[in-house]
Parts: sequence; C-alpha cells; structure tokens
Amino acid sequence: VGLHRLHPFPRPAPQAAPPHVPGCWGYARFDPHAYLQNNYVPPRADFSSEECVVPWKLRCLAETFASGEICGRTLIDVGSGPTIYQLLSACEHFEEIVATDFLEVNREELRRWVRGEPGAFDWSPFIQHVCKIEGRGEPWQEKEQRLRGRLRRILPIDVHRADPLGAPLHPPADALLSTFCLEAVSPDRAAFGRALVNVGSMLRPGGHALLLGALGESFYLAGAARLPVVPLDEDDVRGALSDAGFTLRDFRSYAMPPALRTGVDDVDGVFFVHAQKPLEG
Ligand SMILES: Nc1ncnc2c1ncn2[C@@H]1O[C@@H](CSCCNC[C@@H]2Cc3ccc([N+](=O)[O-])cc3CN2)[C@@H](O)[C@H]1O
Repeated sequence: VGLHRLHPFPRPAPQAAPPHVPGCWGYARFDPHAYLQNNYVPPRADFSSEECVVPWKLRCLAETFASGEICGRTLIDVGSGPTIYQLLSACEHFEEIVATDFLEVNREELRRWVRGEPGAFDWSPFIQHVCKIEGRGEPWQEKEQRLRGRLRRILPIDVHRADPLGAPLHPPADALLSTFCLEAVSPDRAAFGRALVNVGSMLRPGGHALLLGALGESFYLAGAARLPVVPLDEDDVRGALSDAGFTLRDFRSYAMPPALRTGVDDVDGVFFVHAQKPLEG
C-alpha cells in the first residue's frame, strides 16, 4: 500500500537517448534556473494584469478548485518541473501532494523550495496572487507553509512508461494535475495520446484530471537545451482526452499576446482542461 520506493530512472547519457523517447537527450541539458527565468518572472509572470498568462493560469486552477468538487487524499502532479505555482490552489483540497519529474535537477529544485533553503526560487508573488484571487484573506505565509507540509513526496516519473512511477500507484490518486509536460516530452500526437493513457492509469475511477499545456508550440529553451514539442491544437487535445477515456468537464484557451512571445519558445497559446475519469471501467 502506498507509493513504492523507486530507484530514479537512469538518466540517459547525453550522446545516447533511449530510442523510445526521441529528444530525451536534450533533457540532460535542461537548466531549471534558465527555465524559471524564461517563464516565471516578468513579462510572463506579471501580476498587474489579469490578461497576462500566469494570472490566467492561476485563475483557471483557483476557479476550478473553488467549487470544492475536486478533493480527496492524494493529488499527483505529473512532470512538475522546478515549479510549485500549479499546486497553490490544489493544496487546500488534498492531504498529500505528490510532485514528480524525470530529472533529478528539477526534483532537487523542488526539495530546495520545500526546505526553504536560500537560493530556492521565490514563489511568493505567485502565493500572494493566489491568496488574493481565492479571496479568503489568508496570509500568504500560511499557504506557503501548508503547501510545504503537504508536498511530502517528490518522485521520479517517465510518462512514456505504462507505469510512469515504475510501479502501480496504490491507492490510485484522487486527482491528477499536469502542466506543460506531456506535449513537451512527446515526439508526435500519438505519443502524446499514449502518455495521457499512461498517466491516466494513476488516477482512480471518477478522479479528476487538470491539465495546462501549450498550443502550437514546436520548441522551447531551457538554458543550453532546446527541446522539441509536438504542436497541438484544441482538437488534438480534445481527441486525445476522448481516446484516453476521459469525460471533458471544461476547456479554456488563452492566446499568447505579442508582448509575451519572447523567443524562449514559439507557443501560440495555452489550454486548460478539466476532465474526469469515468467511474466504471
Ligand atoms: N519522459 C518524461 N516523463 C515525465 N516528465 C518528463 C519526461 N521527460 C522530461 N520530463 C520533464 O518534463 C518537463 C516539464 S517542463 C516542460 C516545458 N514545456 C514548454 C514550456 C513551458 C511553458 C510554461 C509557461 C508558459 N507560459 O506561457 O506561461 C509557456 C510555456 C511553453 N514552454 C521537464 O520538467 C522535464 O524534466
């Protein structure tokens, strides 16, 4: 019962990517700090306008969790990267948050934040914004501590495996969250669809899946790494969810304004999905 202790997946040698994961070698050069600077500081993380992309993402999550319908014991975050912003509304509704990523450098970045170590990325502007839009007048330091207390496991994951965590998750997660991961690690739409099936296997029947991802993106930069992304449109996402057996509850999209097209990627827009795994089957 409970999460299995896993050996980290062997990191591919830069010169030899596992054949089943084209482009995986690029992740050996992924620089978490550069990635954070590219996406999670202004202009993309500008909290002065609700029209900016990060406030839009946080609002999608806050509004979806505000109903209270999505709750339970465990939420698993797939491909967390070095970020925790995506967990700020979720952490109110789950006893345990399980973060996951393929790279140890990202898992260590997350541990550094959980431990409150100097040099960890400063998420306080994000925490303050989420407290403001959730409207409970909660001191942001309390939310920060609550997330730190509930973020108890930071595990290796590979969404290209039938068992992404290396073994089935017992008990299955009550909810699944994944932001900007599946399309960024899939060489084509079929692989994206298979990854969605794989991660869906960790979710209990009736469980909720929340996805944020890139539309029309073909690459992104993270320091020396230039990573390929499968360009998706709205129908690709809807079709993959349907093929994976999910029932769509909400679909929203955001068009990236010219001011936020900074060259760190070629993303056209962002999608937000709330889907549910049927109770039967
Ligand atoms: N096989 C694997 N299984 C699971 N995770 C894996 C695997 N391989 C790599 N990973 C893991 O997945 C990765 C997740 S970060 C993926 C970045 N996605 C693209 C980037 C993100 C972004 C963010 C924000 C905004 N915006 O407008 O606000 C736009 C964009 C568009 N560009 C990375 O953590 C890696 O370590």
